[in-house]
Amino acid sequence: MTTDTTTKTTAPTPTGETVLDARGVTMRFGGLTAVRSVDLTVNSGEIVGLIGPNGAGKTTFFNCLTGLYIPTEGEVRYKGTVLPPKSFKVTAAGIARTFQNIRLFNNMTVLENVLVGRHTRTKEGLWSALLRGPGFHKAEAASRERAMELLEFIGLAGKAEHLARNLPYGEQRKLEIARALASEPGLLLLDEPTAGMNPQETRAAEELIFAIRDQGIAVLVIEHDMRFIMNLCDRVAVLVQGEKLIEGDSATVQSDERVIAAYLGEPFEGEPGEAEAAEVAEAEAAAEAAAAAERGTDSTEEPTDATAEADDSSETEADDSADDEDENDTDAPDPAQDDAPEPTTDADNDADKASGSGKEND
Ligand SMILES: Nc1ncnc2c1ncn2[C@@H]1O[C@H](COP(=O)(O)OP(=O)(O)OP(=O)(O)O)[C@@H](O)[C@H]1O
Repeated sequence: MTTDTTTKTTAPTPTGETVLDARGVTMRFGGLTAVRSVDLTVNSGEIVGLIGPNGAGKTTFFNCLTGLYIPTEGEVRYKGTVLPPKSFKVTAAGIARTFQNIRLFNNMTVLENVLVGRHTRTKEGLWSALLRGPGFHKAEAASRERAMELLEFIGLAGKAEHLARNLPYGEQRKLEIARALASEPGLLLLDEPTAGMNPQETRAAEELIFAIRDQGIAVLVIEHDMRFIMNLCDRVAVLVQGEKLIEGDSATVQSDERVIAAYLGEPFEGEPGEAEAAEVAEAEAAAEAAAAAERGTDSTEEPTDATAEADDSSETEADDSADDEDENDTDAPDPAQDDAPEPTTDADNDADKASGSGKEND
């Protein structure tokens, strides 16, 4: 894992207040512990990375921070106050996020998408909006002005009136960030912000995140692109099988053998879940020994011709059934369809996951 650190801009020393303080966050789905007792802090002025292999629990942890899931155990504080387990209240408190799969309003304009993000900061109520009184017009003008500022900031002001669905992929991702910023957060959570981007777009995303940090917004980012994360982050935490394996600066994390092993899929001493794996291995060995004992003397006998024939015929059957499977495969849906790119909006795993047992009860 080598990274290019030459392009890193000078980050302000992260000596600020603790913005996010997650303690002992655990999330269970039935028998599966997706996140186990994770502690993580993010300070103002910091960009913190959250990495880990697929299924490590990163998005689940994000969902626990943003009120989409209610953690089975643990506590999440934002600027010292325990967060309510409701997404919109978390946003109102000052945490904004983007999603792994883009969630934009396709048929709304770029500007309207950002305006939607401002609703937690708009004080005008329903009656004011319906009657369209002076208070409403003033608030609306202020919101539009701020939304345009944000579009200027991310470089999309010239496309304010374009439909979101007509933007190229990289710009849709930027627009999601602008919409998140519209809620004026103190902490921005980015879930795989460069997924599907080309190297130029990734580089631009990196610059944008530095600029966001420079505006005083703390950033917590999930990403699989190691070069991007190591170049960007002041601190990186690594999740493996739901547990935090290590946390430290880029150099420390990328040289840690356990991290390398986790990414390469090699077991290492003290690996989370190792005890469970050892238990399973032990049980398997015991079952095998018992089966061998049961076979006892039979195993010493030479196989008869009949058994040899039976073995042959079973092999033939197996071959036949394999052939059958092959035939069935022709009726199976085209696997290429499974690999088709996901729609850029709303078709999000998170929505599916949100229907799980940990979803907030609205
Ligand atoms: N709602 C849910 N119900 C049941 N299991 C879930 C739910 N959400 C997540 N999981 C499981 O929790 C584990 C962690 O998933 P999660 O999506 O958080 O991992 P991740 O680190 O974000 O993975 P990736 O990098 O692939 O996005 C996985 O085994 C996943 O199947």
